[in-house]
Amino acid sequence: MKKLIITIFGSTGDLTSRKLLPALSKLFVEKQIPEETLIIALGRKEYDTDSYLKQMKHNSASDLDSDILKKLVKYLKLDITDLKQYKPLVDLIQEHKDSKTRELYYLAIGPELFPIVSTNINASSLVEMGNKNQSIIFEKPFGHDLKSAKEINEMLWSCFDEKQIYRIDHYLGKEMIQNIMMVRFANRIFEDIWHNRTIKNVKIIAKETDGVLGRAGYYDTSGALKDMVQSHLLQMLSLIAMDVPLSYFSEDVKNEKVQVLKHLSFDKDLMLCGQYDGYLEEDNIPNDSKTETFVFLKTFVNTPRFKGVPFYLMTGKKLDQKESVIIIEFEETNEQRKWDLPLSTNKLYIKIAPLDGVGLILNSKVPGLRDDVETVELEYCIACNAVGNMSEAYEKLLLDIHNHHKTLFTRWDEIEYAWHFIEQVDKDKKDPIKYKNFEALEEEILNMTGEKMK
Ligand SMILES: NC(=O)C1=CN([C@@H]2O[C@H](COP(=O)(O)OP(=O)(O)OC[C@H]3O[C@@H](n4cnc5c(N)ncnc54)[C@H](OP(=O)(O)O)[C@@H]3O)[C@@H](O)[C@H]2O)C=CC1
Ligand SMILES: O=C1O[C@H](COP(=O)(O)O)[C@@H](O)[C@H](O)[C@H]1O
Repeated sequence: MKKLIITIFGSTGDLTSRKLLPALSKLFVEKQIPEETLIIALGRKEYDTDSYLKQMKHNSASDLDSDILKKLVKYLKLDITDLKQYKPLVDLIQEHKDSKTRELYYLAIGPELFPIVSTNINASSLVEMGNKNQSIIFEKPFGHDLKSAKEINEMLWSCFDEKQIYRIDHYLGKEMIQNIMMVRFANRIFEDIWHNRTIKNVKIIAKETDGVLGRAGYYDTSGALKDMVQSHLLQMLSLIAMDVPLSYFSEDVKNEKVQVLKHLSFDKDLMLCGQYDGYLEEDNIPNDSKTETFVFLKTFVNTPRFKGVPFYLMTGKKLDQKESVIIIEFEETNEQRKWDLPLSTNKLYIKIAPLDGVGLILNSKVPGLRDDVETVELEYCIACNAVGNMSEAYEKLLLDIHNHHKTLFTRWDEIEYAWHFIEQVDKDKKDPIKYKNFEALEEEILNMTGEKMK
């Protein structure tokens, strides 16, 4: 295998300690990345490599394997916004690389730093436009609105070729989200009924129990709509609602996802924003903040396949449980309507967290002599059946970048249309109501829509 050099900008942050370093050390142990891998961790803080790794182990709250990482990581103190400080980085990379080395430049920083850091990477000639061995990786959020996202993108295109750019949405690396296309298109029973004549509604839910944790500064300028819906929820929606792609190659799949994102609308009277009790007392949150930590939206995908079907989107922090799930509810049959029996509608659960899997809700006769009916679930738990450990989203994404596979990364027009939609919603957003727990929100949604979000 070729040599690999990964340079992390923002290496002292939460993402690097909790996600990137654990994923990279696992890929290394499993020999998925080369024996000759060098991870260059850039930061402003006064560390040497040992003290940096000690701090990362402390921050990660997981069993980060320092022995493995010591072999791979080199910490370099450098202010990434200052081009004059790039020389030691350029020299270090030159020392290690040969003509075939795979080079990844990972921007684990907020979008406000993307332009300056990209400019510096370009100006210091770390990345040469069009060089296939060099890739540059951007975290979400990609901008904070449509205008800033466009500016960032135009700037990137002036420095790099699109083939070199990877825009991350880590939900796309999750096992069950990767599995959506397989479930839909490789199963006759689903693909033939995947339209508005049989699907009654779709619910896309991402609930969290944590609050803003240490990310208050960023979160308060974003809120649930921009932090979660703009990226993760709209990505899930587009995979559920898209038409059959011409092929499963990256560009064909993205073309279909974009068609969904282009045709979104929402019901402005059926939107609910909430803010958890205690949010205003969190460190670094202004005491008059109106930022929503919960959002519920009724949206529509105005394509021939899905016209008229509500897609309910819901996400929030400090809720009753950590759960990400997509629920597809089917229409009743004529017989179901006619029979005087306590029947349930069929539902397909696409379970993303805490355990990946699929569940199908059916009506069934109670076994034995009675004629009663019961609701049963056919369940397939991927995690319970996986051989070996399930890979974390970031392992899969990093490996795909290493191997030049772009399907699980977002193309610019997906981001553009997603922002376009979010901006329309944002204009109609009302002040959030306070919530102590999920029950009150659930009740409110039931009153507004007649729907239970489960
Ligand atoms: N954390 C997560 O779970 C997730 C994060 N993301 C995204 O990943 C990105 C990073 O997130 P996260 O790690 O949580 O953020 P943090 O705030 O924890 O870390 C940001 C990093 O940027 C560095 N930085 C900021 N300004 C400079 C500068 N001028 N020069 C050098 N370094 C600088 C900080 O260094 P210093 O310590 O010196 O300030 C720190 O290492 C964000 O875009 C976020 O939205 C996406 C999904 C999940
Ligand atoms: O991107 C983000 O995602 C996390 C939730 O991710 P998950 O994999 O734990 O479901 C969210 O907490 C964070 O606010 C957001 O920026």
